[in-house]
Formats: sequence, C-alpha cells, structure tokens
Amino acid sequence: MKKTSPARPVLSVAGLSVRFRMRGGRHVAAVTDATFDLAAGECLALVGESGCGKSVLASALLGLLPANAETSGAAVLDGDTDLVTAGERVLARTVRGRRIGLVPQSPAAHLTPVRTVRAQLEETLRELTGVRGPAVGPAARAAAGRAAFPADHLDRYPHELSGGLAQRAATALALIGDAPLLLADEPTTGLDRELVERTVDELRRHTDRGRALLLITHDLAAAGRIADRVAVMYAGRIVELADAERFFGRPGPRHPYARGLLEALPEREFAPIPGMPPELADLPAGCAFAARCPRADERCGLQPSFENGVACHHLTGVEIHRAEEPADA
Ligand SMILES: Nc1ncnc2c1ncn2[C@@H]1O[C@H](COP(=O)(O)OP(=O)(O)OP(=O)(O)O)[C@@H](O)[C@H]1O
Ligand code: NI
Repeated sequence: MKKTSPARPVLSVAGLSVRFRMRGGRHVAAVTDATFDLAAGECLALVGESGCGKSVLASALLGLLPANAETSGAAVLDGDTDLVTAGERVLARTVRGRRIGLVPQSPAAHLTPVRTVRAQLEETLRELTGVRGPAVGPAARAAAGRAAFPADHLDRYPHELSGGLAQRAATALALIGDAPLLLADEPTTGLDRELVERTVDELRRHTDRGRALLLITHDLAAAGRIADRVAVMYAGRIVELADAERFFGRPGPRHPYARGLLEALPEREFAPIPGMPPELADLPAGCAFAARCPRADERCGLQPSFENGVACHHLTGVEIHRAEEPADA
C-alpha cells in the first residue's frame, strides 16, 4: 500500500495552529504548527491521547471552530481552496459534504432522531446530488449499500439501530457527496472489536477506491490495521509522522512518546506512560513531553524542531537515518 511521490495532494496542511481565547487573556494552544499532506488513495491516521487537539484540527479543516478560536497557517484542499481563509458561505455550500465527507464521532447524535434512515439519505441525496423524483428511492438504496447498511433496516429510526448500524448509516451519509476527502473523527468509539474492524475495513475500501482518508483515533490497533501513514500528536503538536509499516513494525516509532503509546497497548507491554499531558493553557517553553520522558535532559528546555518526520532532541543522526527509506538516503 506504499505510495511513491503521489500527484498533487488532496489536502496540504502547513503550519496550522489553533488557539482559543479564554477569559482573563489566557490562551489554550490546541493545535500548534501542524504540517502534513494527504494524497488520493491514502489513509493518514492522526493518533494521540484524549485532549491532544485531534478534533480541533478536524474542526479547523471543516470551518467549524467556535468564535473564540484564532487560526493561522494553511490547509489547502485540492490545490485551490485554503480551508483556513475560506468564508463560511464557501465552506457550507461547496466544501462540507461535497469536498469533505465527515464520518462523525457519535453517529447516534449526528443522525436526526425523528427521521428514518431512508428519509435522511433521500434528503442528503437531493441536497448534494442532482437526483430527483423516482430516481431518489433507488439512489438511497445504493447509498446505503455503499456503506453496507442493510436495505431492510432503511425504515428504522436511529434509536432502533445498533451502534454498528448507526455508524454505517452515518458513513452512508458521509459518502453521498462523493467527496475526495473523508474525515473520520473517532468513527469506532463505543464499538466492540469486531465492529471496529468491520468499520475501519470499510473506510479502507473507500480509500482504495481513490478517496483520501484522515482517520482520527486513539485506537492504535485500528490505525495499524488500515493506515498508510501515522501522525502522532502530543499536546497540540505532531511529534512524529511515519510510514505505518515502519511505525507498527520495524524499526518502530522513534519519538519517545510514540514509542510509549505503542507499548501501552494490551497486546504489547501494556505499560501506560506515567504522568499526564500538560495543560494546553500552560505549555512549557520546550518539549511538552519532557516531564514524562525517560530520555529528557537539559536540551529539552528548547522546543525541538520537526525534522525527518520527528521532533525530538534525542534522535541522533544514526537513528533518523536508520528509519529512512533506503531510496531517500
Ligand atoms: N471551544 C474551546 N475553548 C477552549 N478550549 C477548547 C475548546 N474546544 C476544545 N478545547 C480544548 O482543546 C484541546 C483539544 O481538544 P480536542 O477535542 O481536539 O482533543 P482530542 O485530541 O480530539 O481528544 P479526544 O481523543 O478526547 O477526542 C482540549 O484541551 C480542549 O479542552
Ligand atoms: Ni476528539
């Protein structure tokens, strides 16, 4: 599944930062300097502990940040639309649903409770596609089928669906606009392992059909199953951006935080990283992970730059070199 120098990225994020203005002049630095590209047919998993800024980054891409947010940097969709500076009119009319399909975090809350799945699919079809009249019914069945939502459940209301079927209904809605970029924020929360696997495998299939997928999750096992690349976020910053095969296999993660995250998995060491992430309203001047890092020393009082896919003072040239593609060396 490895990609070699893909064509123009579907999404190109550069130096994206989001801060929230709080009372008393304080700021919450939710996202700092996020930079990554995402190509068609590629899945990038954005992982990290709760509160590290994943959903805020997603909201920034969708233009759904609250009024107290201050944004800088760029997030260019398909080479022509900067999502950071585009106005709400453009985002509402041409981007959300049409160019970015959102697979929501809690499908039950995202679906309209008083309307059947069929009614919601038909409404979205009328809104986002030219389908009208007698063609709407078959189109709704086809839309359900694309997300493996069973046709004999179309007349159910959201509360009559299991978690897995609600997720499929939400995915079916997200796919209707044929958006080249899919953004899935914790699409597997609350699902059991088998449903997690089914849900992410389905998302992978849509990626293999040429969409770009940004999968936000703290489920590393799910990310390892379908991602081509992994971006690890800590305290608002991407601290490592790696090829998934190398990250989950050999040589493994390079940043001490990423390493700790992976070792915390039940199927690995099952050893949680001691301590807590810092307050985003009160970040240290240097590396935000230093207080929890087994390798921390005085160098960590300075913010490490992000180089060769990782931001850490402790990675020597040798370690960085070893993790690079032979072709890149
Ligand atoms: N409107 C807001 N005003 C102030 N702070 C906010 C606002 N929205 C989010 N935050 C803060 O931004 C930080 C990042 O939150 P975010 O929801 O992006 O985390 P996350 O990585 O998605 O976590 P989770 O895995 O729990 O979903 C949190 O500290 C949160 O409290
Ligand atoms: Ni979130």
